[in-house]
Amino acid sequence: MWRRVASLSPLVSRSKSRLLDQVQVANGFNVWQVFSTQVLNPTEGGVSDRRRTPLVTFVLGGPGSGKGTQCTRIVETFGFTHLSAGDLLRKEISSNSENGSMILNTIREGKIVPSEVTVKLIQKAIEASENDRFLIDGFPRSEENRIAYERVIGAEPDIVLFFDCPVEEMVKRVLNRNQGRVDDNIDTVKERLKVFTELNLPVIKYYSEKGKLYKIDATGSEDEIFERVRPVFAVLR
Ligand SMILES: Nc1ncnc2c1ncn2[C@@H]1O[C@H](COP(=O)(O)OP(=O)(O)OP(=O)(O)O)[C@@H](O)[C@H]1O
Ligand SMILES: O=c1ccn([C@@H]2O[C@H](COP(=O)(O)O)[C@@H](O)[C@H]2O)c(=O)[nH]1
Ligand SMILES: [Mg+2]
Repeated sequence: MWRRVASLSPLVSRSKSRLLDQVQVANGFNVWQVFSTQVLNPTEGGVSDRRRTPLVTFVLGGPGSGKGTQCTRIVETFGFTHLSAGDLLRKEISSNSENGSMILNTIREGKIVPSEVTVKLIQKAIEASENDRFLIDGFPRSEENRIAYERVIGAEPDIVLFFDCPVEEMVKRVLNRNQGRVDDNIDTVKERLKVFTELNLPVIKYYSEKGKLYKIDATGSEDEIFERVRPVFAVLR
């Protein structure tokens, strides 16, 4: 059951489901507390409406499906902060962190970096930002990633975009990218596609069943694709 952009109901019921999400989280650090300006009024026993919690969109799709390209457009038009999980991991490699060589080897093999490493980087980036709208690009890549994020961050995403692109087009785009990435070669791309099918697709299915998924046809020009993305966010303005 894929949600097409014509139906925008998940956005309308966002704040209600967010409250439920928070109540249902039993343990783990809740990053939303960092942002919350919620004030309990003991005399009235209520919650003031000065509550401000981040709006999170997961941006999913196979290698080369155009996630990063479209995130740039969403940032320009709708003022989100773009957090690419892959970029956060590549930064760890170039800053010579203790996990650097493990991350480099994992990326080179097209496999998935352990959840605790990636979730910590995402959590740090959210906390360091003044913004309250985030695009988390290329994460979660597995059900294990998703569960770790929800445990640590203490909430589900509000929106999930899935860029749906034919395999031949994704391979063509990756091999033409020319940005010096260690994983932009045919062997690693084959492995990434396998990981996408086996581990990413179950996450996409999970959010589809929860009614949070917006499936975007990722073929055509960048402009054409952005016009398919625009209605998802236009109602937020
Ligand atoms: N609609 C499009 N038509 C043709 N090329 C595109 C289109 N969108 C993006 N590209 C190009 O395809 C390549 C891959 O795009 P992009 O980096 O946005 O994909 P991605 O989904 O973020 O990939 P990855 O998961 O590997 O990071 C880039 O060189 C980009 O310029
Ligand atoms: O959550 C994540 C995100 C990325 N990786 C690893 O990085 C590469 C490149 O990711 P891009 O999103 O394509 O930039 C990916 O193939 C994984 O090896 C990860 O492990 N976890
Ligand atoms: Mg990318």
